[in-house]
Amino acid sequence: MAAIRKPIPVDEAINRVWKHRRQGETEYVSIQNCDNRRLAEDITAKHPVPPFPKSPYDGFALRSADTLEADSNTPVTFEVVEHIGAGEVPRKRLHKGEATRIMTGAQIPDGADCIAMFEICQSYEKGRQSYMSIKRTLDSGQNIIQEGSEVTEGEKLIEQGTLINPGVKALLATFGYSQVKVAKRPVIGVIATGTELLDIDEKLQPGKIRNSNAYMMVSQIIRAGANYKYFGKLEDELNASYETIKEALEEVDILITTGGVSVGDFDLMPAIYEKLGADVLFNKVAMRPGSVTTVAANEGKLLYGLSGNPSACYVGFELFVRPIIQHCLFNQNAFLRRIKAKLADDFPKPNPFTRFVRSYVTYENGQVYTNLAGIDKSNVVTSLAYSTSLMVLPGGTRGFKTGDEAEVLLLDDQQGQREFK
Ligand SMILES: Nc1nc2c(c(=O)[nH]1)N[C@H]1C(S)=C(S)[C@@H](COP(=O)(O)OP(=O)(O)OC[C@H]3O[C@@H](n4cnc5c(N)ncnc54)[C@H](O)[C@@H]3O)O[C@H]1N2
Ligand code: MOO
Ligand SMILES: [Mg+2]
Repeated sequence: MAAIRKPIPVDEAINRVWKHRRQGETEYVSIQNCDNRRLAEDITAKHPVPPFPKSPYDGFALRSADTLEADSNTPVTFEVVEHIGAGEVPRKRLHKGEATRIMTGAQIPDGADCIAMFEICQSYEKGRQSYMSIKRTLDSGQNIIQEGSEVTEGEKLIEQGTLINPGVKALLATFGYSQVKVAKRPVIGVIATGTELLDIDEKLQPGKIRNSNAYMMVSQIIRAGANYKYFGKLEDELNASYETIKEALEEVDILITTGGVSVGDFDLMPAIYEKLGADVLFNKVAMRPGSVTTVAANEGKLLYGLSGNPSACYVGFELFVRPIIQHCLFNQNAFLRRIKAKLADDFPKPNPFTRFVRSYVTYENGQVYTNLAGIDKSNVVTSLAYSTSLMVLPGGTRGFKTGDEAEVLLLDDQQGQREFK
């Protein structure tokens, strides 16, 4: 008889895996290729922004003191002494009664302390000289974007581990990062096990199914920000499987297998861990699906034995592999973001274990709802297509009803959070 496994709580299982986390290596990539990578260093302002005082409008730079006498009946006239566009540097310091015609983004001339937009000015020529007049007063500093008003030199702007999005890229470009120091993507090995597995381009045969988990996991790996290496599918044969897994471990940072972790006669993973001398962190978790999820540490590397059942494999990955990848990528919010939502459906079946229900969220009148993505069984693959979140239903003796509040883990979210809870 197979030894009875003792289930441990999910957070205890996560803690045990978390102890084996490692931060990854870094590399430089060109700014053109840094999208969706994570920063491997804090980004600080290399210079003030803006680096010089500038005009936010097309108009005239002048001295506010010279407008003191202006009102709707008494225009004040200025001699226009220079004309500058963005990118040009003013050469003339303004003296009493002088103005510079200036365009948006151009540097403010010395002596000027305000900008009057074209719309409130009258311009005219007399002989070869340009003049402008204004019928209102301006304050000192009005319409001037001061040097460093946005950011001062040395200010910390973006944290290490932040995902590079278009806005982050704009900042990197602002400070001249043509090469960006990013987290190197760890390589996650994938092996599918099971004599019943067909390749996806094979015709169905009696008793066999196509290997969907490997493709699903590769996609989860990519979503989590890592690279993958696929070692193919293995028949349930101990020695050959052992050899492949042992060799694969040499080539990756983390290895994931799917299938063969339960107590069946052809579930070979427990024997393989033993043969490897791996330290099994746990082999039973008080959760559904994925109760058979097994994680072992082998020579400093994590070796995940995820369930063969598609939904269990999927959930096992998101709970136990994804945060480890995120930490490796320097993300300080490595865990799935957890929000509160109301159930949009009944979930009458009670379960002694915490259930991670495949679901998606909707928003209605300011309320977040969590909806069932389909049949919620471990062996089901179809509901995964609509799963963008996991509804967390605590174990107990009762089911749940529409309108009940539940916590939800978001799978498409990039924000994350610091802890699992
Ligand atoms: N006597 C017991 N039987 C089972 C237990 C138990 O506690 N006692 N646990 C059940 C639970 S819970 C789960 S989950 C499964 C886990 O099974 P394994 O992880 O050992 O996986 P396999 O036996 O290899 O396969 C299970 C199921 O999944 C299909 N499969 C496997 N690989 C793939 C793949 N790459 N793509 C798609 N589908 C796959 C496989 O054909 C099986 O149908 O064990 C229960 N049994
Ligand atoms: O490991 Mo299983 O997924 O709880 O049915
Ligand atoms: Mg099995």
